[in-house]
Amino acid sequence: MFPSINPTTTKAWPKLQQQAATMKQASLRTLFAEDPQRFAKFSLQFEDILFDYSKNLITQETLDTLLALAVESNVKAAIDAMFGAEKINATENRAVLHTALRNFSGKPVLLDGKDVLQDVHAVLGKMKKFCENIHSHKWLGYTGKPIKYVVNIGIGGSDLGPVMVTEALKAYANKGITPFFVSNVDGTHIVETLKKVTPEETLFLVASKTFTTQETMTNANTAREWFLQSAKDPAHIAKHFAALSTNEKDVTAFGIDPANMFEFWDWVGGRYSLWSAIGLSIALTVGYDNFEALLKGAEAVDNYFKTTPFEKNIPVIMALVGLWYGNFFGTGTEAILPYDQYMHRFAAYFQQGNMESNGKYVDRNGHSVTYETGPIVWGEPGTNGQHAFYQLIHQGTRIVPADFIAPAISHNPVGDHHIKLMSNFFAQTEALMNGKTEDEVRAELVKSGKSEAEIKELLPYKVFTGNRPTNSFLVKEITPRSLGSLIALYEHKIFVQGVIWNIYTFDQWGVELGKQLAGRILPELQNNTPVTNHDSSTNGLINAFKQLRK
Ligand SMILES: O=P(O)(O)OC[C@H]1O[C@H](O)[C@@H](O)[C@@H](O)[C@@H]1O
Repeated sequence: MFPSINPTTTKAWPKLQQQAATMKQASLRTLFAEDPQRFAKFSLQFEDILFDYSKNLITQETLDTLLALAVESNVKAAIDAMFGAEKINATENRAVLHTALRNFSGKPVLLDGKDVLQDVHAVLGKMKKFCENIHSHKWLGYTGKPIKYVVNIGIGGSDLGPVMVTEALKAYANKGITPFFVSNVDGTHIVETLKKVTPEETLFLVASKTFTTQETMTNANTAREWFLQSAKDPAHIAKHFAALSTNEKDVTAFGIDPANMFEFWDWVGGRYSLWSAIGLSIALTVGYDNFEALLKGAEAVDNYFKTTPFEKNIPVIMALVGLWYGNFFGTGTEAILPYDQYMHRFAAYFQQGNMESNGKYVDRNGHSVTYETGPIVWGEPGTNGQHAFYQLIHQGTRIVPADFIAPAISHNPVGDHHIKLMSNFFAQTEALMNGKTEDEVRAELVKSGKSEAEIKELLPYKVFTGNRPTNSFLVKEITPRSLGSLIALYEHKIFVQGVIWNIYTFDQWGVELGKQLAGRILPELQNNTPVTNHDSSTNGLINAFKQLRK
């Protein structure tokens, strides 16, 4: 295991504190004016992805110190430990090997002396065959009709990845399959979904790593009952239900034929599982070959991440720039803003990816940290976000570092939509950086014919301070490969930050608590007897609920 270092005890940390005090007064406009090479210096290319981080409040000195922090924090050893199958998820005593799921190198990945790639490729082979059978109509529903609908029933990591990717790659969905995703235990989700599909043409994928998650099992049972109302014979379940899970025992107990179980393993974290059997809905929707292209895009990033010097390593730089604001400017939040309608769930996906991974206050020695860890991550696609919350990003009291992501080529090149979209993409990061000075506002107001009195009154509201940092990702086109790469870049960013913060990125005890508590209250809601065993608020709410339902 790589050594545990409290980041505040590194040499770099106090230097960064000092530098931040200076950089808080710096002007991005000036930094650009002073250095015509700034874009060239602070941008990197990975295949078809251009990563521009020049519009950040950093200098070469900041970057060097941040890189020194990464070195002092043993990021290199941590990368080796993760790829080397060490049990770096120590609180669960597990290795972290989502990278093995997209490893086509042919070289073994040994975990406890066993090559995990053999199992990985066996399951991929099974997924491929399954997709071929569904797509070629060799696999038919119980009345002899082909499968037209796939309903993935899962939540969290067993939902968000497939939802995000099937949406992002909708332009590749040409296999005659319409995917649906049911996650919420609110009956509305499954009821409304079942209205859109038919029992004869639907394949349900029960996606759950543990196969014990309340929401998923409840939805799966409801789907099975609904299916049996038409199909009658439980033998037909075999043609319409498959499981994506690590838990064969409970899959079998549910009534799913183990032949229809697509396995993955405890060394795959839920929020890192779209590359595993959890990705079956993706493969069924866009075709197995495109699924494999997605994996290969991520694999390319894995190799790049492992071997590229930190100063040229995009995930490392993403991590350091994020940490710069979180730890030294006190920003506390980050926005992800894709200028691509198909990527509308990308921010939601990395909201889980980031917040469940690094939303932790206990360090690897069991002590409370004395510094900030994971940010609050959120976002919506541009330009919708512009008309909703960008006001706060431009003129609010807090700094929101933001990632802007856009493809150069649209899958829907209708009229001039794409250049209009892109003009917003470029204009926003430029405006966030430059702001608008008093002089500029004054000149504008004079030009529009305003009187001096009016100008005086309006001026303060129209001034923008600028200096609002952004990263831009310009991708040639969102393809399975480039999307796979983009996701892997973000995954490794989260990893690097977790290492520097000295926390366990791959467990999620905070979520587990919620699961237990809901289970405890459920029996109390099954009768009309008032409860008295909670605090007065919880008692009051539960009893009011019972009263309202009488
Ligand atoms: O796949 P499962 O086991 O149903 O878990 C679903 C989700 O449950 C919890 O919210 C967390 O543990 C998530 O990481 C996980 O993705």
